[in-house]
Amino acid sequence: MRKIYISGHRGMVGGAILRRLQARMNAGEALTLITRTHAELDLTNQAAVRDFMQAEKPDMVILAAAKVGGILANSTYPADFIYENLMIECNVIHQAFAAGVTRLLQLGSSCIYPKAVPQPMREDALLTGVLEPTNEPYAVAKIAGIKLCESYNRQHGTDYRSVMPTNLYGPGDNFHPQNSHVLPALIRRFHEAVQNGTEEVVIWGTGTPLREFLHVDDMAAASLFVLDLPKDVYEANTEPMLSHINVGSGSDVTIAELARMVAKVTGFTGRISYDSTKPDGTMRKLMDVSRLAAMGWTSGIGLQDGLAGTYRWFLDHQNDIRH
Ligand SMILES: NC(=O)C1=CN([C@@H]2O[C@H](COP(=O)(O)OP(=O)(O)OC[C@H]3O[C@@H](n4cnc5c(N)ncnc54)[C@H](OP(=O)(O)O)[C@@H]3O)[C@@H](O)[C@H]2O)C=CC1
Ligand SMILES: C[C@H]1O[C@H](OP(=O)(O)OP(=O)(O)OC[C@H]2O[C@@H](n3cnc4c(=O)[nH]c(N)nc43)[C@H](O)[C@@H]2O)[C@@H](O)[C@@H](O)C1=O
Repeated sequence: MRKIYISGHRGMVGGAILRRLQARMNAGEALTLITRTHAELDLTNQAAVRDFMQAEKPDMVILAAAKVGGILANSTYPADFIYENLMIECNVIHQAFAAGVTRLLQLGSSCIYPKAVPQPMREDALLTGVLEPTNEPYAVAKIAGIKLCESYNRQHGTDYRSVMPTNLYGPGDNFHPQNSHVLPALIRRFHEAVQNGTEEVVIWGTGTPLREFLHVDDMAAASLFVLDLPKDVYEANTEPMLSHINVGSGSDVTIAELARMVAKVTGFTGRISYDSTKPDGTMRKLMDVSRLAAMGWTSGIGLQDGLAGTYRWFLDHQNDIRH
């Protein structure tokens, strides 16, 4: 029976992966799932991670734990973003290797690519230029995660894989007004404007940047698709020093278009304005998803439906949303 450790299972992506694996178990698949909360196991603590991996000796590890946040959180806490993510990656990947874990999947991010890269962004654009300054420390840690996996594979023959998600959203997201990503931030801001009868909602930046959004249930499906690929298929579609796989929906919208969609879903009919003193960040980040498509996976949940479902989830979880 396969024993899988899912790190970050109380987060948005880890939670969606956990639900998907539990559904597979309910359908009869023999799996043992291991989880630890942040309070039970701090993944920045090398000795604690070593003891945990040695005690549990999982067959597979899914690295979905990370220090995560939107553009403002990344700019405000750069030290936390680079330190915690590097520590988590080093500890989990090295201690997984030391405990004999054969297969591991780590989640990176689309911000690994240079700021001025041709769009859509192909995997081979990695390390070809200067990074976006608002999230450079986080991006450097995520690039290190890819290179850790590749280096252990090359030196030790492990089967450690990386997926690079575009901007994600969905049930279990972080709705913090300042530290979250744009989509949950706008759901909360427009919802509260409707509740409070506020006439105007202010959007950060100019509204012109383009972002690609992928529903977290699609991300969970893509993650398990990549994790489950036979080793020869993964290796045939990647290269030892270019092994990461983009995951996205293949289309993007401007932040202004997104704001209008969120206004509609929440029933806001007032004025939308833009605060151009706030950063835009990268002007466009669209993933080239042909590598994953060639292996047989494409996304299925459109932004309109995904947004409506996420707003319903937000309404149903008013008392236990993270903020
Ligand atoms: N959300 C997005 O738009 C995107 C996410 N990603 C990547 O996907 C992955 C999952 O992100 P997402 O689910 O959105 O993030 P969340 O913030 O929702 O979840 C991250 C989880 O990691 C846990 N965690 C953080 N630090 C530690 C630690 N030191 N020890 C143990 N657990 C820890 C958190 O626990 P706690 O809350 O208790 O700290 C939380 O449960 C990350 O690698 C992220 O970089 C990539 C691109 C876009
Ligand atoms: C996934 C990705 O997420 C981060 O990068 P980002 O794509 O810039 O993410 P974001 O969701 O925070 O912003 C997207 C756009 O939206 C605009 N925007 C408007 N109004 C709000 C707003 O209210 N909140 C936020 N956060 N942004 C807003 C904002 O100004 C920007 O133009 C990385 O740091 C890194 O973590 C990473 O990998």
